[in-house]
Amino acid sequence: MGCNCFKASAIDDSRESPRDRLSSKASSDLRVSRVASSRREEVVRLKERPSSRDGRVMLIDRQTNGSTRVQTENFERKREKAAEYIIAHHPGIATVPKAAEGEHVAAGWPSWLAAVAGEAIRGWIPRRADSFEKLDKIGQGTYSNVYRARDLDHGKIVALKKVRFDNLEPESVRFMAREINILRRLDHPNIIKLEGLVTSRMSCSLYLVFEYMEHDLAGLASFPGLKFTEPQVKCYMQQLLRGLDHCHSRGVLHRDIKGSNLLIDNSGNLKIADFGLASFFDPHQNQTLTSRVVTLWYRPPELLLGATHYGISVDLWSTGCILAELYAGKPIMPGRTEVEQLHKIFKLCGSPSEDYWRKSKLPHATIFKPQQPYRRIVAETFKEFPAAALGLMETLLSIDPADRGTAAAALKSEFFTTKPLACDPSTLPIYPPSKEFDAKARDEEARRQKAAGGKGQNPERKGARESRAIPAPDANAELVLSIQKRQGQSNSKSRSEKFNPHQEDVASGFPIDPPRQSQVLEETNRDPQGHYIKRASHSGPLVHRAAWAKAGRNHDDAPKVSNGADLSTLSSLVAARSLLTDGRREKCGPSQPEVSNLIGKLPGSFNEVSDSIRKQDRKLQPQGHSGSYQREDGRTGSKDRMMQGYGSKGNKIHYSGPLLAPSGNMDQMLKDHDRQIQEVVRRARIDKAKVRKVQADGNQVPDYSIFSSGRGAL
Ligand SMILES: Nc1ncnc2c1ncn2[C@@H]1O[C@H](COP(=O)(O)OP(=O)(O)OP(=O)(O)O)[C@@H](O)[C@H]1O
Repeated sequence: MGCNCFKASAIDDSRESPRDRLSSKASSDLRVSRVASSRREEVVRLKERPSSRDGRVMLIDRQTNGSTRVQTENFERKREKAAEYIIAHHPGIATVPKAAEGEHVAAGWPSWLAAVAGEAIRGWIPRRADSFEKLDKIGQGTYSNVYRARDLDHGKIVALKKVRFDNLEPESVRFMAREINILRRLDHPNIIKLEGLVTSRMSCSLYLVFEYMEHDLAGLASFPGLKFTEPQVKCYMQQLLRGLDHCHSRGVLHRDIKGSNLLIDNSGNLKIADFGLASFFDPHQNQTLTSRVVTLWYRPPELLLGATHYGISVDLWSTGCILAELYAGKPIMPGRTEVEQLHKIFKLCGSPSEDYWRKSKLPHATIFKPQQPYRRIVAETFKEFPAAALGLMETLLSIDPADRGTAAAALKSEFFTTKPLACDPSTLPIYPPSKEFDAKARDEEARRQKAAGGKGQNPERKGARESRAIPAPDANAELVLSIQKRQGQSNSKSRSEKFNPHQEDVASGFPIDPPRQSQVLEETNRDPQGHYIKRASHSGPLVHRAAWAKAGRNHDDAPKVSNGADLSTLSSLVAARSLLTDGRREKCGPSQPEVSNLIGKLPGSFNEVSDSIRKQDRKLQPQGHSGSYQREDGRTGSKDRMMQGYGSKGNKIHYSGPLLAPSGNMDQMLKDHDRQIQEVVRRARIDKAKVRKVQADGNQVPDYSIFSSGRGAL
């Protein structure tokens, strides 16, 4: 049975000029082989509607066994012709010039993709799922799962990024298409290469095929005992800046530069990855962009202050944070909320000058302008760093974006011209598996062991990289939670979810790979004691692309989620929310309902949800949940309660109230903020201890559900 996305779609009748064709050929690198061959019988019938006056085509997709096979000659002929063309013109490279949606469909693309992402797939032919063997899960992003797989056609290991869509909504497909478009525009040794796309018609999914990279910089940097030498730091920084320079010269802003997005292979090559938040930009146009991008710790002050006109300088700030982090051995500004992040920035880099406040006219300036200016203390704080490194840091971490220079200028700075020079990537050591993902998995395991027998504690973990113990929630937790709520899944579930290859593979058409000896060996080779230090997860983009789609957009690339006054409402609860995420529950003590219940009891502003947030929440509520929500026990609660700050499906708690009322006094705000969080945790601990005691006494466990008897349930 085909999925319901294969219905009908309008033909895109834009035609590709010979020039476009040439350029798409040049930029395309999709390898295709055996395009027309298939090991699994996947039959597609393409037929014109009898009365297709509107020029629509209907695609019926079926997976059949031999007896029900229906081969559409027309389709196969087209497909083969396309393959012949590619092979004749670009041996080994799939560059089929097809602009019309109908042709895309004929080339093997599903219609939902061809309908809205014609540009992204132009000139390419999809790879077949059965030409890959999925091996294991190697990463998880906000809207994707990443797998290591064997490319059976080319006999090499690749990374497959499975993009999650929200019911194939055109808007979320378009965002994914933007990522593909951007990746196709880039061609540089320090940028991850998109090698092709795999569609899986039955599950309506899409996989992006990338060259496989063994490590990421975040994982390596958190490897216990591993300290980069100066030539090594320079080598990584040089590669990062070269890749960035290429992006910027091609009109691309990455907007999520951070360690876990800098992938490193066993030859020491660093490649910038994850262009999910990237955007095209034109420095000559006054383009409006969203300020809700870049992972919190690496986000520049102007974005925290709500800037919607910016350029390459946002990536340079993040680069400055990474440079400092490589020398310091830990993230230099690990804020838990936007407010706290801004405060950390001001404390280290100084607050903006009067002149900057005046000329920048930043939306949140009135809220966050400190009463007393902060002095810049970068040089004092990092006085141990080599002078040339400090010099470059000072430039990249300039408060005024105009002072940050360019990637090209940074590459010419003293940092790279003074000795010791950057080493050659090939001389870098080969590290054991050390992705941020590996570190998290190991940490989970250690925690499980600890919970099981109290023996999982790794003594090395304690001392290592203190900063990693700080709860650092995803900056986009708010919207991700809302989306997940809509999807009926919880953040905690998706984080701790065990990869079930069978479930996914059956649906996707990938051959199922039985547990292999090599996998077992690999696991054994990794540190069995969980020595990788948890790097507090902070890898999500600020706004889930689907949230942008759902919330509607008010910038060219932005969701209509908040107005200027909503800064704190959207951001500040992330610290409290960190208590709610599964991965940190152990550390923080209380369970989700417990904390939520306590949050509900906090006074004043904590529970005062701004009107705009209420509106946003209403927008983001799942259909059928607008007036009531489902209790864990199946009964319904009232909408009002939800609007007071709780959104729930089952026991999934979603809180969307502001932690702080915006005020002019940032220090006071931060104090209140910390005090409230500490209070929540303290009380939750006490209550948890009470529960344990009751359990130990063999009595019934009190009902801690927020639904039990109103807010004062405790
Ligand atoms: N080419 C690759 N080779 C190896 N691992 C990869 C590759 N691409 C991605 N990964 C792993 O998968 C993780 C998630 O990938 P990616 O960052 O592209 O997804 P995402 O959904 O955009 O994530 P995020 O929420 O961090 O933005 C990465 O952090 C990385 O560890």
